[in-house]
Amino acid sequence: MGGGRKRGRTQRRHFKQGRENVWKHNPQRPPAAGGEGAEGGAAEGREGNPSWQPFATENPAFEDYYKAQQIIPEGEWDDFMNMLRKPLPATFRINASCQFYQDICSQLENDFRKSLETEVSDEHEEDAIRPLPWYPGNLAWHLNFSRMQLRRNQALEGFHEFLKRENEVGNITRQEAVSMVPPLFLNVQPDHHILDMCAAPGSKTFQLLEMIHQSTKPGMLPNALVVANDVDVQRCNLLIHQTKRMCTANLIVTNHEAQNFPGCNLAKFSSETCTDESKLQRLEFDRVLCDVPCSGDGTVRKAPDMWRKWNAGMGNGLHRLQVEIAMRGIGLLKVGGRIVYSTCSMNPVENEAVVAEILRRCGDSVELLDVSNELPELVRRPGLSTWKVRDRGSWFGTHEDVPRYRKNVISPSMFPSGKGTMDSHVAIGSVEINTDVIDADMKDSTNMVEGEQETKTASDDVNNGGDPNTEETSKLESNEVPNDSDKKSNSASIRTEHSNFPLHRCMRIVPHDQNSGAFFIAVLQKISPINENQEAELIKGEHNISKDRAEKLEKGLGSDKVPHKENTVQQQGVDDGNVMDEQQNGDVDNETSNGKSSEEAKVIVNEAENDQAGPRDRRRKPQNQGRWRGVDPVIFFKDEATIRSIVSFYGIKDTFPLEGHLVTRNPDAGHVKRIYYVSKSVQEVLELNVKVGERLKITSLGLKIFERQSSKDGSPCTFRLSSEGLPLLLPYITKQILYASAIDFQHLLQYRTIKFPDFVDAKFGEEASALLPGCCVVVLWEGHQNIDSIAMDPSAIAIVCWKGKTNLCVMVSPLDGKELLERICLRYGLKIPKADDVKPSMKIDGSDEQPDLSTEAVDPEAVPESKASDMEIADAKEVE
Ligand SMILES: C[S@@+](CC[C@H](N)C(=O)[O-])C[C@H]1O[C@@H](n2cnc3c(N)ncnc32)[C@H](O)[C@@H]1O
Repeated sequence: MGGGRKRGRTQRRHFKQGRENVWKHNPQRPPAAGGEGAEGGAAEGREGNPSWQPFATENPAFEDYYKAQQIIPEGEWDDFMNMLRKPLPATFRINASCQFYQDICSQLENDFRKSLETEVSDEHEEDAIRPLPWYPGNLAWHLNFSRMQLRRNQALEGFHEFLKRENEVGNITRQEAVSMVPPLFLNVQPDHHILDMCAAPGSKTFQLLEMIHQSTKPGMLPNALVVANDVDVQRCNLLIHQTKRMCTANLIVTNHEAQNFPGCNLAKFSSETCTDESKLQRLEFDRVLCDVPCSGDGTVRKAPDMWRKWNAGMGNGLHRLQVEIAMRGIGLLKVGGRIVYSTCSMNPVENEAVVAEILRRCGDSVELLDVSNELPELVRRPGLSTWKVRDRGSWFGTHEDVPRYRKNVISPSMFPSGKGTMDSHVAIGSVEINTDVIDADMKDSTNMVEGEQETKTASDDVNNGGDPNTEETSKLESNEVPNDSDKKSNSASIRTEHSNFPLHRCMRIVPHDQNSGAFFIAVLQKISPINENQEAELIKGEHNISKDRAEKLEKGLGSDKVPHKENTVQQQGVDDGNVMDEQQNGDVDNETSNGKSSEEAKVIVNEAENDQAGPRDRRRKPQNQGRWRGVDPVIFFKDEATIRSIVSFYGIKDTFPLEGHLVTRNPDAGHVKRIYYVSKSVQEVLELNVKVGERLKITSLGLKIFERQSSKDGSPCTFRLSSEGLPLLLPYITKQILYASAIDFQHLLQYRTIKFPDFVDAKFGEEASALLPGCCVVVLWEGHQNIDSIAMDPSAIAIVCWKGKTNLCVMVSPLDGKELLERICLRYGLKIPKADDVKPSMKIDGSDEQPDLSTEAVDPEAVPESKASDMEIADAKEVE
């Protein structure tokens, strides 16, 4: 029963951009002859529209680069390339915390698995759909159809509809198989604080939420917290849309540069600052997911445009940012905690080189874990220990060989030994993607390949096997010292280094091992605090803060506790206290001084409540609205009178904790429109955030639980229940609640408004008419022994309704209603009504008489926004 929203323009734009990446119209080229060829996805494009030309699934520079890097043994090269040219099979995951989890599992096993058998076209595959063997609990499924086949094949239409609908309501998530791997290696527990540093569009965030909610009983909240961050405001909105499908009060969405993610630390147990030591003093995490921005060439099966775009500079240009993000993640990680670094790139400069640099910077404080005994059924290959760097058409095996004028661009950390790292810090000061590198290589990728064919590659076994621990750092693989012209062209003749870090513990997932995309994953554990010298290094490198602070740390003067008042916003009624000056003050400066912040801060958040305020209201808003311009502040909702009226109207048991758990985004208490529920873990972070001067830029949080409802019916309560929050509140509601038979429940969903005498069960109609006017809950009792315990049953089905003068009206979005209708019909063996029979305002006797809307007087503003029902957002969400 996740919530839903109308798709915004932003989401449509993202979707269109996504589509751009699939097929392009090429008016210059005549339609290709023939039917479906071996080009897989490329050939599929011809089925529907012959004027749509497939991308050429080749790029000599790509092959040249990865052959030289020996990411795949020579004997497997053809298999590897052939697989890259095939379309990616679709995959999805069942949300084990959704109430229809069992129903969906059985539908897949007993219905679709058999009915789709005949549609399998791949001679190597027996099953039409099958669970991914490595995903725990058979929750993830692989289809032997590509996304294109799903869209085009008539026989698959029903199944495709099923996938779209279940994805939209949050019962399943369509996600690339390899993208599901990183969260599994986090070993998440229900009480963990987790940071997802680069989270949009949110498939892994959703997976993390599934993990923390999976074993939670109805009405209970896990103690966990997920902070999902992304620098891109528009992608943040996709993330918000995605996670709205989950009933969770444990999520905070933030909008920061991950490498500058603010620290929220109060002076450590200072009695002046905080008397209650049980309160959260420091925002740090048990788990960090660092799924960094990358060149993305592992997604080429899904995004064929990559063939055309790819160049070696893409990876080089991202390396530094990736290191900075990972280092910030380690800074925010608790001692003993795990961080997973991942990319969907195959490039060692973005993968092993980044991991090696982390290990180099952190010394004994961080360990690269051997996770070979975790998920044993997942086929993976060891990380590389040797690689080289390509820049402007030349190969370099060591930083020493890089021409002087390129030394600041091609940093030592890109090489296996990392030698010369100290020099690079001068250049690292501010983190930027070096477009110069990318541009240069764009030219290279088109100009240099033919003239510089590399005919020979070094031996295969160096990269993928061997025990790197036995190797010396910067051991040279070739004794030949090339002259300048050799160096430029021949990858085999250059000196290459070998890392002595155990990089074989990193995991490479390659497409031809299990018919997937490519992915890179490294699991690291923080063994001890990063020492002060390392921290100083880190700060110098990452945050560009004042030199004297870094020097102070280097000299071992410890943490600087001088508060930077100019960077903290004094909150009315909040004792800002003695805020520990962390590097985040530097971050805050960055955010506000680099010209980015004002743009960044223009967050258009779906939850933003200023939509309800007219010009007069806006003027009334207090000056101090929060730390971040354009983002509504998070305000604890403390209006006692309103809370009392809600509690009394719905008979909410006093075991349901409300105090400190209700927040709004509207500082004007008299005009609050939506109230959100937050878990204790979120509540604590919010309190801490206020104390440190609102360093977190929070774009979304919590679970919408109550919404303002004006009505002419004279309801004593001005707030109705939100469908999103109902599963959480249901076990605690004692008034305004009705229990319906399957047939009456079905009719309610089918006709949406039913007059009291028209219910099949007359007693139900009478009970409905006896309720107080206003919002109520209807629970399906069929299939349950004892009415009193239904609400505690995870499979209980309930909907929010409105009791008017003459009838009961459903307040569930049409899409949720349709989905629910089909689910109950399947569960209770009822006939699924045809689409034409599901008319929102038809009487059950079949006449088209409209319900008396004037008597209902439901505030149109309060009717739930309908969920998007077409394909656009479902596809957009599939983005890795
Ligand atoms: C590989 S995608 C993340 C995919 C996501 N983890 C998921 O599973 O849906 C990388 C994300 O990093 C974001 N990003 C790029 N630079 C960033 C930065 N400096 N800080 C935070 N996020 C960044 C991009 O906007 C993009 O959404």
